Amino acid sequence: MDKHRRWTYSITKLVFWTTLFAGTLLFICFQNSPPSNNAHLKVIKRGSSTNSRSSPEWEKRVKLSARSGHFSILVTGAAGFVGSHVSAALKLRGDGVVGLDNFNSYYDISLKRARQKLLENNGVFVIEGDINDNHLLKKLFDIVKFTHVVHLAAQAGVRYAMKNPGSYVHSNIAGLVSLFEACKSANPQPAIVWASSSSVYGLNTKVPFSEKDRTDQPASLYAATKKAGEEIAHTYNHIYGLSITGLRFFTVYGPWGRPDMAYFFFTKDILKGKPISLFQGSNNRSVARDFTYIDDIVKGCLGALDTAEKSTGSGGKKKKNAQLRVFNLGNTSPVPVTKLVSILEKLLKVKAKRNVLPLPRNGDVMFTHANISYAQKEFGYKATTDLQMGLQKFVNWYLDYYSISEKKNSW
Ligand SMILES: O=C(O)[C@H]1O[C@H](OP(=O)(O)OP(=O)(O)OC[C@H]2O[C@@H](n3ccc(=O)[nH]c3=O)[C@H](O)[C@@H]2O)[C@H](O)[C@@H](O)[C@@H]1O
Repeated sequence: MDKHRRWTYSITKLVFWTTLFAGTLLFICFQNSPPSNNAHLKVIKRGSSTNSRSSPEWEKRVKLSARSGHFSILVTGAAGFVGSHVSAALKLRGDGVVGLDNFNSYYDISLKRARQKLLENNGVFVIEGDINDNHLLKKLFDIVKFTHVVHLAAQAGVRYAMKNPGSYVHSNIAGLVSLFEACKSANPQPAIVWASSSSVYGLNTKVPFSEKDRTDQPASLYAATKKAGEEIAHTYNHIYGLSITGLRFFTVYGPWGRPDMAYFFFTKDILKGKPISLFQGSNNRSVARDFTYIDDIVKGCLGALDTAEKSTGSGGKKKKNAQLRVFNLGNTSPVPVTKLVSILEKLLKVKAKRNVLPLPRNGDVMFTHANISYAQKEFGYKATTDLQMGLQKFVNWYLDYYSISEKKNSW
């Protein structure tokens, strides 16, 4: 080989190996990074030194937030409606709490940020991250020996499932499996309490709904993913000895609530003088919900957590049978949606522009009604806030939050 050809050969070799090396690096990076987009939902990322997961300050914040004399709890969906209330209640009673939330754009992110700020003012660190990010979950379980996980991160909403089915699979199925995988490998394995839904009762007509009733006729993809979650929970309990408690929440409402829910956007639209759509069934039958106030749901979550037994596995192997439970958490007194609107009209002192429409075939069910005797027996659960009182508290919060620029830092 002459000098020139030898030189060209060396350059070609160098380019080849550099490209291969860079390609491999890129591939590894892509494999390890969490999805940047949650099936069409934007996940906004913010960079800050305390949020950089490799920094010692970040680890310190995680450990500090988890520190407690009692339980150390990971709360997923901590910047969400139920998640923020549960995190605050746990911290207030002295548990160590670390929050996790992906801050996706399903509804107003600024409301999630405001909840995060309140939590952080109360000593709860809310990490920005996705439950599908298994590296992050592993890291968290390496840093903290969590005794419990309260898993509330989910894609919620019944009707949105027809618009964005992928986001339900991403969060409620893939995300749940990713979380269970991390829990089963953790040492010690935490006990898990997670949010299922009243929607699993689907088209059932026998009321009130009992945990013993069939749940094999879901009316929405949302309901189907929650039902799937209950079956997946069975598997992880059976194979790995994870202690798992599923909570079927019944239409939770209250201060710091979800803007996609009817009571919330009815309030907004009534105040703006905009018409609201009121669904009704055939023969003018009104649609009814067992609306449950947030504080009652928080009590139920804490009751379930305090009665959860330890998981039994270690090193990914089950030692003996572990606890597997499902509870209804409802108010046990269904109210027609028309009545909810009348209460709101009185509280807001504005007449609603009612637009009555047939119940669309998009996943909604006619009514829900919880039998809560099992939760009552196991941890003394009893809802104590009726819809009138609960909506009063919601409206007070709503007017305060949206009309006063200097927001109050209280729950
Ligand atoms: O209990 C549950 O499992 C579910 O409760 C709610 O679902 P839903 O009861 O459908 O709550 P909303 O979307 O707030 O609807 C409440 C009622 O208002 C009715 N509605 C809703 C929207 C509307 O424009 N008009 C109307 O009459 C619905 O048909 C329903 O009866 C939550 O959105 C779900 O995430 C949760 O899992």
